[in-house]
Amino acid sequence: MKITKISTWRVPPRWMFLKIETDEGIVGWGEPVLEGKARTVEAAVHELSEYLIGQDPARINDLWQVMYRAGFYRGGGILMSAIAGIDQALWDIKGKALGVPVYQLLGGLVRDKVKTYSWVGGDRPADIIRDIKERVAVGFDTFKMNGCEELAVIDSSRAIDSAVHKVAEIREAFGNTIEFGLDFHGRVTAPMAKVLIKELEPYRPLFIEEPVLAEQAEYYPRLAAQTHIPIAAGERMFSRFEFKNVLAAGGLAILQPDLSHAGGITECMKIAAMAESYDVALAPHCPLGPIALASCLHVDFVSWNAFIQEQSMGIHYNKGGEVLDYVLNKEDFALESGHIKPFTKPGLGVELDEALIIERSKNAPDWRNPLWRHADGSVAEW
Ligand SMILES: O=C(O)C(=O)C[C@@H](O)[C@H](O)CO
Ligand SMILES: [Mg+2]
Repeated sequence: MKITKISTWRVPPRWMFLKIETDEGIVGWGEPVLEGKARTVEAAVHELSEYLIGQDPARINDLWQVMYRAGFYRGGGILMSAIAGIDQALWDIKGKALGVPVYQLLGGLVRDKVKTYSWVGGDRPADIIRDIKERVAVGFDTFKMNGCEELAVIDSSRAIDSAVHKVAEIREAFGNTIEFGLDFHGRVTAPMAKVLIKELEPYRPLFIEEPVLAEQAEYYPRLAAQTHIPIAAGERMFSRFEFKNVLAAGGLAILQPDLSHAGGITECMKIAAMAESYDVALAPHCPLGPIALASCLHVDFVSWNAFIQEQSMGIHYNKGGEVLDYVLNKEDFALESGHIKPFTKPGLGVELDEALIIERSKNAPDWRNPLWRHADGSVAEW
């Protein structure tokens, strides 16, 4: 079998789908994207395609190594997202060629269903209680929300109290009938993270995500030493070579690699295994579309230390497109009390409406995250 063509479509709300065609008629789909940089990743995909056209798609490991090593420069969000989407499509082809779901090729099921969580609250968490009640009504019991709005390098006790008050309201309303992760979203500096985490301790969030930016990963063990709350990170780390450093330094209880940013299934399987060797849980990051989610789920189905999966149904970013809009086999993504069961179809298990993808790509927005500024006019982390 030979790769004959690689096509990409940027589609609402902010995703990109990739299709690899072969001379035997089997096609594979992937979702290479770095939110807000879709065009840049698209250019990277087509540069990498020069290594792929005419090659045997079965040789996933060799093609991955060529894409990673052959161009001298490697790593980072753009290149690793491009590799990720191509890798997803190669696994899709292999599963289809062999007639089995990808998780069978990865050693088979380690669990019968995967638990997912639902985002609530939006960029500036409001109406959290209402949002949670709505999701509880459809079976979710685990949620994630932004832990705070923008914080100054050193901010006020009022800002801390505002963030903590929201969490106190959640516990007041729901007790421990629900769980929730707090995403600091890189908005919090190391000094403020210490204070905020201390004040949040009594409310026992399930985890605190990106308590500081990945650039300050040296604080993860220091923050972990001051709290009992599990610390999570990973969406802004892009290869096992980055994850090895944070695992060796300690502090992270949960790794959150993104299957569309961290080199795809091939790389994230290695990251999952590294995490397990440090007794660190896996919770793949996925605020994206259906192919990204399916890729996450295949890794979750075979990784013992995977404990929960992010999925973006109803997420505040999905303006103009929802996870299942482009999916024909919507029933395979059915959520039963927040859980998803193993796909049965070969490959990644996602049947896409190609005509709709092409149609919606014609007016694809160039999604950008907002540029936030502090009251003094300085740039704020979004
Ligand atoms: O889902 C998460 O945990 C996020 O932090 C969302 C963030 O990754 C945005 O997708 C960036 O545009
Ligand atoms: Mg996050």
